[in-house]
Amino acid sequence: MSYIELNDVVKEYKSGEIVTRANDGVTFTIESGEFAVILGPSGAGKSTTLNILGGMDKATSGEVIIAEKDISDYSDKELTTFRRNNIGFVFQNYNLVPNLTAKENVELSIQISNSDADVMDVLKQCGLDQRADNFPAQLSGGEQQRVSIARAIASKPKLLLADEPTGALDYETGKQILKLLQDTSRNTDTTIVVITHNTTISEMADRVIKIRNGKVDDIVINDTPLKVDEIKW
Ligand SMILES: Nc1ncnc2c1ncn2[C@@H]1O[C@H](COP(=O)(O)OP(=O)(O)OP(=O)(O)O)[C@@H](O)[C@H]1O
Repeated sequence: MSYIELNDVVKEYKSGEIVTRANDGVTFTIESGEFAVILGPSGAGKSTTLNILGGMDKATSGEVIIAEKDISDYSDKELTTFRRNNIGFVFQNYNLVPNLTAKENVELSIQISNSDADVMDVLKQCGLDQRADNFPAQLSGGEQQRVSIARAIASKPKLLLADEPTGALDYETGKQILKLLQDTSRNTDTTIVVITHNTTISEMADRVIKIRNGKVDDIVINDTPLKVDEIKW
């Protein structure tokens, strides 16, 4: 059995009379330890899929199996526990706690997840050892995103989910962030799923899941994924 299995996942959002089918029968698998990319145009249903995968949103129907457990019928309380024990999130807009320093943001994550990670080790790994005592507002976008990745890594998640992690960053900074994510996937056994609309980024992935109109359009397995340094876009 694969680490992740989505089977015929449907997600409908209702507002008044209007129903939007954001996912219209999404089916794919991801193996443990893979670096996977979900690719597709704006509005295709990528964030919806990632949120369902991370237990942040519930599917209307279908199976969402992670580590042999079907989380699609979990209660809200069970989903909270599931997220805390398994998932690290990286958002496009960082979502750091503004009145905590970089170090404190990462420490908070360590405490909540009961992780045995060493905060300074993690900050160093993310190139932030000189920035430990800075507040988010004192950091560049790339540095804030690195804090957000440090925070996710520090909880030692089995699954790390990133929604357009380079969306708000310039080219070089975006590359550094992708390298950090790719290195994390190579050096730990964390499974990583990244959303992007940048087709070039998919060259660095083990698996590319293409989504269009709420459906899986294509799945490509890359036997020789490129290193970030080898990619230009
Ligand atoms: N909470 C919501 N309520 C109503 N409609 C929603 C909600 N969230 C998403 N949608 C709709 O579902 C569809 C898919 O949205 P989703 O955010 O998953 O796409 P996406 O591929 O991630 O797009 P983008 O790249 O622009 O972020 C869109 O038509 C969107 O308007």
